[in-house]
Order: sequence, then structure tokens, then C-alpha cells
Amino acid sequence: MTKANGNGAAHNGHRSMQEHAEGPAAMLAIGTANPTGVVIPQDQFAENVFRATKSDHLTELKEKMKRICQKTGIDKRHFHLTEETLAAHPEFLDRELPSLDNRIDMADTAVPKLAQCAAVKAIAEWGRPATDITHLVFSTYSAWQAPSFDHQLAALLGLRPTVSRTILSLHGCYGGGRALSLAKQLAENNRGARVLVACSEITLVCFGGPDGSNLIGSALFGDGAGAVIVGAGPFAEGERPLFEMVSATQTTIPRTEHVLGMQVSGGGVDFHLGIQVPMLIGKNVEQCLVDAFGGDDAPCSWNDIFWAVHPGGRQILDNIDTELKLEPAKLAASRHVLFEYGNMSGATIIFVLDELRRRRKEDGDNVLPEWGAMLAFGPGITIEAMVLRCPRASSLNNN
Ligand SMILES: CC(C)(COP(=O)(O)OP(=O)(O)OC[C@H]1O[C@@H](n2cnc3c(N)ncnc32)[C@H](O)[C@@H]1OP(=O)(O)O)[C@@H](O)C(=O)NCCC(=O)NCCSC(=O)CC(=O)O
Repeated sequence: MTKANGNGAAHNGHRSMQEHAEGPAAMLAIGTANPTGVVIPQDQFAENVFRATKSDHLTELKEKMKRICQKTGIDKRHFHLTEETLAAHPEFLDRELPSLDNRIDMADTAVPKLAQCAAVKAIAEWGRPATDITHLVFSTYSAWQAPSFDHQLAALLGLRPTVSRTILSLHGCYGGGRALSLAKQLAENNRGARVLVACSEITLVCFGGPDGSNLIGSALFGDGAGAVIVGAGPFAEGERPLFEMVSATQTTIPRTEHVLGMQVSGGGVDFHLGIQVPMLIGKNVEQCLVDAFGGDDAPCSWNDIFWAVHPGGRQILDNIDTELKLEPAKLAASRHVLFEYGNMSGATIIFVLDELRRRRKEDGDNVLPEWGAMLAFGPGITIEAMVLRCPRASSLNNN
């Protein structure tokens, strides 16, 4: 029954997949991608978007957008949507006009293609053939059809027909954290499993002409995709754990379901970002971390660990810094990703992980403490927390 491939891993559906893996799951490779066409500097965003949407007459709103943009901690963002496309689709500017069908049609090609770009990089780094992937978990806020982007990505990458696919829809900014948490469980409970996590977020489904309600989202969100290969031991030759995924929790902050959310309508997707979001996340994050570490095992100081935090907004990072009394450098990877790309919703956390491992590669093993925490937030308000461990080169050599 059990048929091993060239690297010793069993294929999905075979008997060995029903056995547990050895040790915790780990991230084995990471890839990221952004649309290459449109890059808008944040200090030109208000001018750009008000011109493109023929809204220059809304002078007060434009000044407010400029004030917000200055405070975001963002330098530039990448977008799939071009001014030419906007000119051809005036319905994208007016929420009262039906535009969902056209948005879905465009997302149908763009979202899986961007995911493919990120996944190809992750698979190349992993070093094994795409056909060794046994599970796929795809997360996006743009999926409303079936079969969906998980199916398309599997075809684009040439995955096996037996690959076990899951799509997570509208989890928003915690989608990346949720997908990684599911991947951990899949990898640990199916010996030999190799899970591809893909998050692809493109703002064309939520883009709209500026109005009083969408300025914050419009000033924060950008386009990007991230992919991670997750697997647990035994590892094949050449596989190297980047981050061990030690334990994970999901917490919903009670009575906050109306504070942060997304609503799909005929005019596209609306984000609701309540002004209390940074405060609520700041006040609740420490208990989530203590729970993720299992209570007594929580570190004495939060400065003793490394951090991969979803940079939902500058104020969110500031509040986490304050509440946890973090040294300024602790959220540097999150702030760097926010600065370079903005908030790419569920994909952002993968960029932060990629940035952390890039810093580790450049500056050596000791730039990161051994233990760390990953945090992602989204509608609910939901907080995904994961305890990470950075294996040392010396311990890897002993494997
Ligand atoms: C937007 C900010 C950069 C603005 O910075 P500051 O708060 O320091 O600046 P500020 O107080 O002067 O605010 C600038 C102007 O924005 C307004 N303002 C701020 N937050 C607002 C909000 N949520 N809704 C409506 N207006 C808001 C202020 O009233 C002010 O208006 P005026 O100038 O007229 O007085 C910050 O507040 C921030 O990072 N907020 C977090 C945004 C957020 O919710 N992110 C989560 C994204 S969702 C996510 O990541 C998960 C998911 O989607 O699933």
C-alpha cells in the first residue's frame, strides 16, 4: 500500500499518512510576491486615488486622507488595479452600482496567479517537487465561487489530483495565522504530509471611490501573496526547519463582532474598521500569549522572545509595544513590512516571517532568541497566536 517517493515521503491517502509525525510541525520554506504593475508611494496616495476616482472636489475628505496616510507608517503599496482598468470600470467607483460580478471575474485570474508566484518561490526553496505536496490550505478575502482558488492553484502548480485542498474565505487579516495553524495540525497528524499554505489578497474586490467610511482601509491595504511549506519529522534530506510551530491558540474577544468586519454586497466588499480596534487588541493580547505558551511556560519578559506580529496598522503595533513593554527593535520586522507593503491582510504575516528569517540569515543565528510568538488579528475580533521556536544551526547539524 505505502509507496514512498524519491525523498522518502508517502503520498496522500497511503497508510503511513494515518500515523502521527515526529515532533512539532515546522515551516520549511517561505515565498512572497506582489503585483508588479502599480506601486504607489504613500505620500502620493491621496492625490493619486482622488484623481483616479474623479473625487478631487471632495477637498475635506482628501485632506483627511492625507492626514491619515502620514500617520500609517507606510512608505508605499503595490496594487493589481490600474488607472486604465478603473477608467474602463466606472462601476468600481460607486458602491451603489452593481460591480461584484466584474470584480469576481478579474479576481478569478489575478488571485491564484499571485499565489502561484509566491508558491513557486517557496517550492523552489524547499527543493522537492510540487508533486510531493499532500495538502493545500488557501486563504483569501476574494473567494466566492466553486471550485475556487485552491483548485486553480493546484492546477497551476501541477499538484497531484490526490492533494487534499481547503479554502478559507473572508478570515481577513487572521487568515494567514489560521491557515498556518491548520497546516500545523495536518502535518503533525499525517506522517509524511507536506502542506502548502497560500494566502493571496488583492484589493480590487474592496476598492471604491473615497467616502466617509472607507478612508482608513483605503489608506492601509495593499496587494500581496505569501506561501509557506509546512511539514513535520522525519525530514527528508535537504529539508531544514525555519521556524518550529510549537503550539497555537485562537481567541475571540467577547462582544467585539461589530468592531471589525467585512461585508460582501453587489458593490463589492466593505471593510469596517472600528476606531477601538487598536485599543482592544492591545488590551487582550497578553492573555492570548500566556494561553498560547501554556500559562506557566510563558517567558518572564516578553523581551526574551522574538516577534512576528501582523502589522494591521501603526497604532496596533504601538499599543502592543506599550502593553507588553517591548524594546523598540522587537517589532522591527512587522514595522518594516508595514513600511514596504502596507497591510496585505492575511498574507502579511508570511511577509513578516520571511523578513525575520532574512534578518537571521544576514546577521547570524543569534540575532533571534530561540523562542518567539506569532500574532495575527481579524474579524471577530479574532486573535491567532502561535509559539515558534527557531532551531539553531548546531542542533540542525546534529539531526
Ligand atoms: C489609522 C492610523 C494610522 C491613524 O493614526 P493615529 O491614530 O495615530 O492618528 P489620528 O488619531 O490623528 O487619526 C487620524 C485621523 O483618522 C481618524 N481615524 C483613526 N482611526 C479611525 C478609524 N478606525 N475609523 C475612522 N476614523 C479613524 C481619526 O479620527 C483622525 O481623524 P481627524 O484627522 O479628522 O481628526 C491608526 O489609528 C491606526 O493604525 N489604526 C489601526 C487601523 C486598523 O484598524 N487596522 C486594522 C486593519 S484590519 C486588519 O488588519 C485585520 C482584518 O482586516 O481582518
